Amino acid sequence: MVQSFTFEGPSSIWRLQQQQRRQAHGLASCSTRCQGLSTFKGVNTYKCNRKSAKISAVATVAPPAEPQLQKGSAKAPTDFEYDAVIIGSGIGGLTTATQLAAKGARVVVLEKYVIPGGSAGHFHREGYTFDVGSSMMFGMGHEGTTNLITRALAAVGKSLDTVPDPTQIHYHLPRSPAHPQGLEVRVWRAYDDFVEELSQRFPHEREGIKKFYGECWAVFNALNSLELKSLEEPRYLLGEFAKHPIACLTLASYLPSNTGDVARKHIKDPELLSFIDIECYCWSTVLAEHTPMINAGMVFCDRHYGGINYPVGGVGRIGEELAAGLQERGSHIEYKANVKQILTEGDGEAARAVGVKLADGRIFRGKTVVSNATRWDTFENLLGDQDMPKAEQLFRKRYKKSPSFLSIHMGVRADVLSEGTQCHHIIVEDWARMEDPLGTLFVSIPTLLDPSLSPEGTHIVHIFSPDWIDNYRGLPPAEYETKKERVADELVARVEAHLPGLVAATVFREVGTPKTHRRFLNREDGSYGPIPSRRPLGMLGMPFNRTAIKGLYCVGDSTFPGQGVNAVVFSGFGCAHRVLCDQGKQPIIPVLDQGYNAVLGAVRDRA
Ligand SMILES: NC(=O)c1ccc[n+]([C@@H]2O[C@H](COP(=O)([O-])OP(=O)(O)OC[C@H]3O[C@@H](n4cnc5c(N)ncnc54)[C@H](O)[C@@H]3O)[C@@H](O)[C@H]2O)c1
Ligand SMILES: CC(C)=CCC/C(C)=C/C=C/C(C)=C/C=C/C(C)=C/C=C/C=C(C)/C=C/C=C(C)/C=C/C=C(\C)CCC=C(C)C
Repeated sequence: MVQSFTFEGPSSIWRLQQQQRRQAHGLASCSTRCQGLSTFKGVNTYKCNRKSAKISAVATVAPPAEPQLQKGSAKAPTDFEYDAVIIGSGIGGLTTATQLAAKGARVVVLEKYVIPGGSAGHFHREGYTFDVGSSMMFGMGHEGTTNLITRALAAVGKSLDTVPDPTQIHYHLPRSPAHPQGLEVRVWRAYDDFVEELSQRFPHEREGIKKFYGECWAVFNALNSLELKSLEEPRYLLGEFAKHPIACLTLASYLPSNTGDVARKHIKDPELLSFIDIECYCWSTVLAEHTPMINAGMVFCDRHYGGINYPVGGVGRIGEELAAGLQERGSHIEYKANVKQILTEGDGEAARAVGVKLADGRIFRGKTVVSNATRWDTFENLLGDQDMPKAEQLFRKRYKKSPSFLSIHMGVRADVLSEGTQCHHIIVEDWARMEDPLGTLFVSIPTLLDPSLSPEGTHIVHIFSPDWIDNYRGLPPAEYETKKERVADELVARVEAHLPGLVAATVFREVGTPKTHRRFLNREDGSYGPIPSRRPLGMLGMPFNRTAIKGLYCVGDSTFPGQGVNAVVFSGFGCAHRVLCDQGKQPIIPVLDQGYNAVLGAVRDRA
């Protein structure tokens, strides 16, 4: 069965022209398959045989596939009270669901779309498997405790084969007097290789570089020694403090810190500080001074410790396997199940979530409701007449919606890539424009790691860049189509400066705008998640999973620790743990619990 993710509208004229061009030129097809990665240590170990591919076949162009319902989807029963009703099958929702199901809870996940995974899903077109969002996966290693995706899968008896990426990112950064050809840095999987390359670019900052990333390791090593569960549960937390006092004190001391402050302690060179900014911006969509140090510790070290690993078959396999594991444990997932309302009983402080109502009128009752929708969607769209709780008003003051992305999914002839091309690239032409809409270009070529994702003789090139929904609102359909293709042409031309021949080698292209993200991911304004609206106190202001409405929990990137698949998996672990405690299925110390959570709330209110 083909699972697909329909992006808004056909890419009309451009695609027709491309199809004609492709039929005229013939589509290159590999006579040999890529060898993938032989070893990953050191430089240029990736071997791709495709660049020597012979043209051996002309592609047959199938019409875009209609979305099809994920295999195994059936109507979930409504005639009893679930232990948990979960809105949305993003990785945050699925982790919560599978963690609960693994402990014997009866769960139903209700997903508006036709496949699991949300922004970490994938869709199929003309022989290509495109990741909806980024193809860069943390948390799929096999050691330590921070390999959360591996652990989430294992909890329901699943695992995925992965391909190790030899680099996390190849940065192509602006020219400067010190780097007249542009600053080129590759973040190698081997930490020492990366530090050496960066130190060669900034020899006078060799010590500062070591000290800054050294502090990141202090954070990561602390995280990587703890069992990762709900930080809203004091019994667990005390246990971890007793077992790992230094690690816990280290983390506690970094909770209020931001990465920019730590970087400036060790580094003075403004160009290197801009490099630290892009190191943060490319996953947090804010600069280092707004990026929590704990998250930076996680990202800047897991890439070397567990490494970046690509799941064979595509990022969407993670959601598919979690969904399968959930169903095998007797719980349910229903697709095309659009939750319109969270049902509550009582008002004000006495309000309690008791279930949800779907667009088709069906009602699912649950002891607990968990929302994997964003906080904006949950509290402004799904809660009907409930007054906005104070904690949520505060959240809206501290955090705003990040921009969404313009995304270009392309199939290209394999011979356009030169040997040694890396999978993930960041392009910034002008530091002053890094944060502007369409200022920073993200490029991923996941077929360098998993050739099965595209027809022989081709690669996938996914170009994306932050952009705002307002730039596409209110346009008549033809104007909207023209605008998105024009913007895509401009971005592709900018990438072509680093990948010569890209336009001519393109055999497939589909463009999604922030409107596409809003429509198919059901995320308010297509946002990538919350970002601080002012300088944050590290992570102290970020809400955990409980909400002001009893029985209602949030999970996903609107909760601690924020954006990122590994981050939302952590949020899922925490959410499930807290739900099990609140349902009396895991032990708590009630007096301690109440007191601790009151203090936690007070700290957050002041953060
Ligand atoms: N490489 C990476 O690290 C990478 C790649 C892809 C995605 N991501 C991350 O994933 C994070 C998002 O994950 P997430 O778990 O928070 O959520 P998500 O947005 O991915 O998934 C939410 C799901 O809930 C569904 N949904 C929303 N409202 C609904 C409703 N009313 N009824 C039924 N279903 C509804 C949506 O259709 C979607 O499938 C992002 O922050 C992004 O950083 C990261
Ligand atoms: C009292 C209290 C509360 C406390 C005490 C102390 C302690 C114990 C503490 C603790 C803490 C903790 C545990 C924490 C945790 C954290 C975590 C887990 C975190 C995580 C994170 C993660 C992240 C952030 C990730 C992210 C990622 C991302 C976002 C990615 C993205 C990507 C992209 C976008 C791609 C790019 C592309 C290209 C380049 C092409």
